[in-house]
This record gives sequence, C-alpha cells and structure tokens, in this order.
Amino acid sequence: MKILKTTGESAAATEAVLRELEMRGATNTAKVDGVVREILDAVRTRGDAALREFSAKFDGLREDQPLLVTREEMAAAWEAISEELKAAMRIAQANIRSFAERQLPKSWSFRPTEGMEVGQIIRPLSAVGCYVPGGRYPLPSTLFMTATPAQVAGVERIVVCSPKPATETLAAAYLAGVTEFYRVGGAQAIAAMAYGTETIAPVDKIVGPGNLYVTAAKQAVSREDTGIDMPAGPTEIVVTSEVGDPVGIGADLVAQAEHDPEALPIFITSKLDLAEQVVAEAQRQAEGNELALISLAAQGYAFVTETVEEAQALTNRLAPEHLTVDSGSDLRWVKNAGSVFIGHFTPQSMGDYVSGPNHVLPTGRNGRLRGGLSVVDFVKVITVQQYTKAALQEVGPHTIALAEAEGLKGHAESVRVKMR
Ligand SMILES: NC(=O)c1ccc[n+]([C@@H]2O[C@H](COP(=O)([O-])OP(=O)(O)OC[C@H]3O[C@@H](n4cnc5c(N)ncnc54)[C@H](O)[C@@H]3O)[C@@H](O)[C@H]2O)c1
Ligand SMILES: N[C@H](CO)Cc1c[nH]c[nH+]1
Ligand SMILES: [Zn+2]
Repeated sequence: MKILKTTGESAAATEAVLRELEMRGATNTAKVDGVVREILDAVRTRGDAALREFSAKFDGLREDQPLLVTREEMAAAWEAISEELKAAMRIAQANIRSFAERQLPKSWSFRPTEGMEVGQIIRPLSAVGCYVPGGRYPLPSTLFMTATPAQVAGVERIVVCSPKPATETLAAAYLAGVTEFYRVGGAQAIAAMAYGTETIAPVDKIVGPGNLYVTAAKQAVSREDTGIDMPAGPTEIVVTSEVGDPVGIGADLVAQAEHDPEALPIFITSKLDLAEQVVAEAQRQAEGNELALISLAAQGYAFVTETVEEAQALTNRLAPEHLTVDSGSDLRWVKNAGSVFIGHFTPQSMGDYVSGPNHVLPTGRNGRLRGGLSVVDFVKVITVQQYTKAALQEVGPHTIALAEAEGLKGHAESVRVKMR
C-alpha cells in the first residue's frame, strides 16, 4: 500500500494515479473484452455444448454432471451444514428480506384536476437471472442478496447460476426456495441466461456481482437486449477518516482486499501520521492472506490531503463501492458511494452478510449513478392516466397549444377529435 500526498512535490504523480482510478471501470473490463466476446458468441451459436466446454475448462464441470441442480441436492446440502451456519443464514435472509420489503415502491394515483387521474402501478419483471460468484470463494451470502429482493418483488421465474457450487451455496439456495439453479459461471453463464441454450431459457434481466469476466459479459449483453443491474465487479473499499482506529481501519481494508487481486483498497485522510499507521496495520494484518497482499500491493493507496474538505471531495470523486466514515455527521458531505458504513463498530463485513442492505454494489465509479441492488431493480414502475370528457375539454387546449408549437398537427388533432 502506497502513501500518496495530493499536494507538494508528488501532487502531479498523485493526480495521475487518481485519473487512472477514475477510469478503472472501463480500463479493467477492456482487458478481458476480447475473450469474453468469444465466449458469448460461442454460447449464442452452439448453446449447451459451448456452455459445457467452457464450464469444464474453467470450473471442472464433468460430462456426467447435469447443468440443473435438483431440489434434492439442495436439501442434502442444507442437511450437511452446521446448525450455527443454518441460524446465520436464517438471520441474514430475514434481514435482507425485511430491508427489501421496505424498499418496495408503491402503486398510487391522484387527481390533479376533477376528472383527470394519474398514477403508477408496480409490476415485477417476469424472469431474472441471479449470478452468484464461485470462482475463488463460494459466496452463499450473494444468493440471498440477489434472490431475496427478487422474491419480494414478486418475480415469477428466478434463475441462479454459480460455478462449481459449494455445499454452502446449495444450502442457501434450499433455504431461499430456489428451484432453477445451474452449476455454471463466468461469461458462459451470462451468455446462457442472456441468449438461452437448450437447457436454460433466457431471462429478461441479469443481476449480481462477479469478477472482470462476469462484469464484462454483463455489460456486453446489456448492449443487446438483456437488462442488467449495474457493473458490480471486483470489490472496492474507501475508508475516509480523521480520527479512526488504525487497527479497525486496517482490518476493514484487508477484509475487502481479500476478494480479488483486482480489489481496490483505499484510505483517505488529511493526517499523515494516521495514514502511516493504517498502512502499517493493513500490511501487518494481511500477512498470510495471499489475495489481500496482492491487491494491497497493486492497488492499495493511502491518499493524504491538505484539508479535511479535500479528503471529502476526493472520496466523492472516487465514488467507491463501500465507504466507511467516522460518524453520522459525515453523511452530509457524502454524494457518491454504493453503501456507507458509519464508525468503528460497523465493520463493512456486517453489511456483506447480515445487516440487510444489499451487498451487491456498484463498482468502477458507478457509485456516481446509483446505490446497491434493491427490490427496485426487479420491478417496473408503469405510469397510468385517464381523463373524463369534461377534464379533456378543460386540459386538452394546453396539449393542443404545445403540439402545434412543435408542428405536430396529428397530435393536436387527436385531442380535438375527442374533445368534440
Ligand atoms: N461489487 C459487488 O457487489 C461484489 C459483491 C461480491 C463479490 N464481488 C466480486 O465478485 C468477484 C468474484 O470473483 P471470482 O473469480 O471469485 O468468481 P466469479 O464467479 O465471479 O468468476 C469465476 C468465473 O470466472 C471465469 N474465469 C476465470 N478465469 C477466466 C479466464 N482466464 N478466462 C475466461 N473466464 C475466466 C470462469 O468462468 C469462472 O467460472 C470478485 O471480484 C469480488 O470482488 C463483487
Ligand atoms: N464485499 C462483497 C461486495 O463487494 C460482498 C461479500 C460477500 N461475501 C463477503 N463479502
Ligand atoms: Zn466482502
């Protein structure tokens, strides 16, 4: 992890690093775009055969293994896990569910004028694909984070894809009541859910996190006709602190750094001595944690600013996936982040598992545009309007005036005809 000052002699070098970090989303997926395109095209043209070939190559899928996991296998996995893990899964699922329920948008209507009614109705998507990572670590927690809000939204068909699923992931699927689970991952799974194969019918939208291959594949299919939630790629953490405990901050940095060699662990402060302590702590706590050591060395930075305000502005500029701040009063300056964690007693890992807010979060500076996955991603807000004849006669002339100003005679006439 390197310390970079934003002022003084090193200011220009620091600015160059910051510019690279701002471009990280696009430059990182560009590294794998070529290979991902080949995988997508192969699955689109050759279906299951290509899906199986890539799954055998990358994830060791055997010829005798069916793509679809049965409910019996999921039930056996549930029986195989410990009571302690079952209890933890139940709590995580319940908290994620109640958080999602609160986020569900409502149908409503109102009458701006007598006889004129406008409103919205909420309808679930029909079929969604939930990607649950399984390359380096199995992430059963992601199964709850993706499938549960889809269930709360009322999605009829929920497909889960995960490579070489671990017992824990299958157990989570059992608890969640998943019925369509395929043991495939990577770009080939995204292709299967987007285009369909002999075994897997296509879905309308694909959600969930993944590595660079998964993220690049989701972005590619989103340019065709499959919806996606967001780029939710290799994990990012920013801790912005003036008074924090270096041991706690170091622990949070290591926790998120261990997800991927591409993970982005960053500390921002105006206090040089705090930055030095945090860097030393992160390094010490990462000993023996191979992946964390790699990402801390490759993309780990402690930025030291001249002022507190500059530290805050820099945080917003980076728009990180996870952001930890010192206290609740910091929320006033936070503009861009996927999810915010407040204070020493709120390790980011609590949000990864049990708090309830979703851990599928925007990376690559997409925290400028949206927050984490939510039930809103699984519904459509459809607007509705209705006039009586009297209301049309009252409000219609305004439409006629605007339509004629745009030169759209047919629009104006379509109102006039019905006002008569
Ligand atoms: N942003 C978020 O919300 C969020 C949440 C959880 C996890 N994550 C991220 O998810 C990722 C999980 O990554 P993972 O790798 O463990 O699992 P993964 O399931 O995302 O990826 C594994 C797949 O990558 C493909 N792959 C690997 N090497 C390849 C190669 N050389 N060529 C083509 N395809 C290849 C394989 O098909 C394999 O199935 C991490 O980056 C983690 O940080 C992000
Ligand atoms: N920190 C990840 C989001 O970037 C989510 C996760 C799942 N399991 C552990 N952590
Ligand atoms: Zn995590």
